[in-house]
Amino acid sequence: MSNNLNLDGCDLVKLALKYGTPLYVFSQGMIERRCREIKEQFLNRHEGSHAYYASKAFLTLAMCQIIEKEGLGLDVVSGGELHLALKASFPAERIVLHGNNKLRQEIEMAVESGVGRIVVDWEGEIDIIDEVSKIKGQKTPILLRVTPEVKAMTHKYIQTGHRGSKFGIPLERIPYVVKKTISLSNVELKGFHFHLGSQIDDYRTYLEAVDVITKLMSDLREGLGYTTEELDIGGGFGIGNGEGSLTKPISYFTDPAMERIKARCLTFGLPLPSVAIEPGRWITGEAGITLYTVGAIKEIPGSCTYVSVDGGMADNIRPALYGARYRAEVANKMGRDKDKIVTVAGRCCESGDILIEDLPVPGDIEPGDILAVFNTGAYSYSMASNYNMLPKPAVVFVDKGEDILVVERETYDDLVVKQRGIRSALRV
Ligand SMILES: Cc1ncc(COP(=O)(O)O)c(C=O)c1O
Ligand SMILES: N[C@@H](CCCC[NH3+])C(=O)O
Repeated sequence: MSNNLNLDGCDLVKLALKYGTPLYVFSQGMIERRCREIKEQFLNRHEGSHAYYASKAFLTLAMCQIIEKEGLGLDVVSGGELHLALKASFPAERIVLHGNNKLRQEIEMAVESGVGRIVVDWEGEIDIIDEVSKIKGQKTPILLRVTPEVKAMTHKYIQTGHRGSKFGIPLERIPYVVKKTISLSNVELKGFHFHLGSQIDDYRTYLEAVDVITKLMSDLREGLGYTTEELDIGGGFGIGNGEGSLTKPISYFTDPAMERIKARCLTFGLPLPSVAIEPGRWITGEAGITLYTVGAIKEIPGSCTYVSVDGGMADNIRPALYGARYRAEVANKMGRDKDKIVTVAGRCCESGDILIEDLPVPGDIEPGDILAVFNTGAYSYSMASNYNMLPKPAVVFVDKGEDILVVERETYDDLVVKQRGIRSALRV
């Protein structure tokens, strides 16, 4: 039995050898367990509730198949995500389309394929949906995304529900928009949506927004006789960092939110809407590990020791973009004393391409070692780029000792295949 780091019965060092590095490895079992927890703790306990996996966190054909099999819906935010979901034969009626600036072509695609809901982000979008639906001879169910003016305690770049956010319809405009929407024949206003931001770790943030939205629902019922059937409270449920903070169960967020929705509806004399959630990171974040091979090691007296790996900001932009912190282990040197502190550097031509600062590692770390970075399952692969013409890594799922390649590693040729030279003699 080797001492190497293991995930779901698979030796990660062997996987690195088999598929090369950088490599994204996902525990299929953990993704499924998260989906089941949502079913048991939320869907089964609240009649009419829905859960849409926010596919922007991590989307592949295989991921769609898991979400489909587990009975959840899918939140997509672009024509590309919708196209991929449909390619995976994901049932369109279980898809919700988001986007703060949806293209007409994307709205056409959504209406044509019969997505379950379109979440409207600005007033003009309603006319486009109405017009497109009329041409197709359909009535499209929509939700209005409201900006509830609640500031989530998270990184500035991933707050979305505060006043001044680029997302959603300003609160004070909602009564006008509702009045207009209910007069249209080819859209059906089902209710409202809010999304407060990402990596939120306090359930009380959701309660603040529930208070705002239920008051709005009450005002609309009194003022316009409009009754809200559906309320989507978005995603954003945070995960732990694997050290001090642990990931909270989904019920930590959803139980108080449901209680508050029920209490407020009772107070206002409103019928209880069916409630939806849109978790992304909470489902896949902890299921993913990125494997790298250690290369250059530089000890800089009076400064730090850089351990460079064969990936970096191109496969995980989050440390550079949000100052996100990660934990890592040398996968082939488990159980040894960690008597050296290093800075893990990426290989992109940017001084800011630092994956981890102050990481304790075994003193004999050396080129060729395999570094495993944890909790990279959300917003790493999906935000990956080809900066410096680095091919995107492969994605492997592991389950009960078996590994399966779900996305092939890009090749150098993939990087030039869409390009054309300006002279016909150019050999590409
Ligand atoms: C509308 C919407 N729903 C759901 C999510 C999922 O967020 P998270 O991955 O933090 O759960 C996002 C991303 O922030 C979003 O914009
Ligand atoms: N990309 C962000 C999350 C944004 C979610 C979409 N609004 C992250 O990596 O944390």
